[in-house]
Amino acid sequence: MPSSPLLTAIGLMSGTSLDGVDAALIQTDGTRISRHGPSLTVPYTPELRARLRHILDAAPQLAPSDPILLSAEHDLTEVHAIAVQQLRQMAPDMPADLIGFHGQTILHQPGRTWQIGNAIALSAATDLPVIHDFRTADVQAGGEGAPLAPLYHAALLHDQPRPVAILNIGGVANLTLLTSKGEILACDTGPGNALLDDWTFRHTGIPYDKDGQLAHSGKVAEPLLKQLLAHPFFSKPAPKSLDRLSFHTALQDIAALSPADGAATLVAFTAETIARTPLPEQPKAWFVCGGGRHNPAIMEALAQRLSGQVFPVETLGWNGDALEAECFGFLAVRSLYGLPLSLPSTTGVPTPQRGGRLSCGGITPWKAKAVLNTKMQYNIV
Ligand SMILES: Nc1ncnc2c1ncn2[C@@H]1O[C@H](COP(=O)(O)OP(=O)(O)OP(=O)(O)O)[C@@H](O)[C@H]1O
Ligand SMILES: CC(=O)N[C@H]1[C@@H]2OC[C@@H](O2)[C@@H](O)[C@@H]1O[C@H](C)C(=O)O
Repeated sequence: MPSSPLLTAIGLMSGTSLDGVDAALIQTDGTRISRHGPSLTVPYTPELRARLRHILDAAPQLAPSDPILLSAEHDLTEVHAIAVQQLRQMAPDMPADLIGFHGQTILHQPGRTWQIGNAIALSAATDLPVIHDFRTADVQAGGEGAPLAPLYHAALLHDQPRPVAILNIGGVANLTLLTSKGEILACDTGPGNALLDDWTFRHTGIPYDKDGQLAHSGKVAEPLLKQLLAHPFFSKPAPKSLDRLSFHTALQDIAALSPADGAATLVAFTAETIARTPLPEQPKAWFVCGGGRHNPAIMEALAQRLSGQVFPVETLGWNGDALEAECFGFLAVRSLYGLPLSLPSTTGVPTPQRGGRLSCGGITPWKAKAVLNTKMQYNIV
């Protein structure tokens, strides 16, 4: 079968940590990665972050037309447009064909996933086709809608000795295992940094536990840790997924602890839930991406508990802060080429599932044609 043409995509991811927008360029045919381009992060202002945090709490009651939501959506779309503009300035030698726009997840429950962000406005602002709404098709087909990174992780890991895993420690943590037989298994494992961020902010006013300083100065409260680990999610087999707020009652459970002991206990909670994830075989090597790999307390706690070796993905020459953004560039190209974004073993969807929607709001017709000639399968909105 002839391979599809290479496309250059800008991937945009604003994760559950609500810290800002990651943007990265990638050149791919949707199967292999031929070039990793530059990447950057445009932080949310503290004010936008606070509004989004409020929306997360209110999301189950919010109507899509709620003015609070529309105004946050407008502002976060602008941050994404700025990220695209800055990235293009950084890489004039890698002109982009399209954008993969994840949007900000504000709700993720069984049967319902909700990312906000205005793809039409982003397409108009950047003059590029935008693929967005990556998770809905999977959820509508009966899948978890997450994690979606596994097919990208598998493409990255193709030449690594197996079994091998990529572990993303963002607000929520998720892993992809490539088994010795080459199967791709995946799931969210539990909390990543989000609980620790909220705890640290509550007690110190600083948005995260920089370099694990607070956790390092505390002691794990073992009985409380045991109580937290009793949650039925942790013994459930993969695939499974989480919302950022899934374990938020944990902060009430540990409320009586000192700031340092609470941080140490939450670090142990993250590491222990990763180590306890039921897997058919244990990876020989764990390659860690996401902001959690910058926290030495988390990396040490993992090394103590995992039988395989633990490395940041930089060991393989990748940028662990850019991987998720690259992933949505990769998935945008897969979407355009009609390739699946998820598998039964990654989201629980009954059959390999395509996904994503295309928006060409305001884009010049010749440019849309140049990209869309590769495959026409969308309703253009
Ligand atoms: N130097 C550091 N020390 C400790 N923690 C850090 C450091 N740098 C980043 N982090 C953590 O990484 C987090 C951001 O991680 P990341 O950008 O991977 O999250 P995300 O992409 O928003 O989440 P998700 O993958 O769940 O969508 C910060 O909120 C913080 O907790
Ligand atoms: C619903 C949602 O946005 N989930 C995120 C979140 O952040 C990490 C984890 O939870 C993962 O399931 C997912 O993101 C990555 C990119 C994924 O889909 O693979």
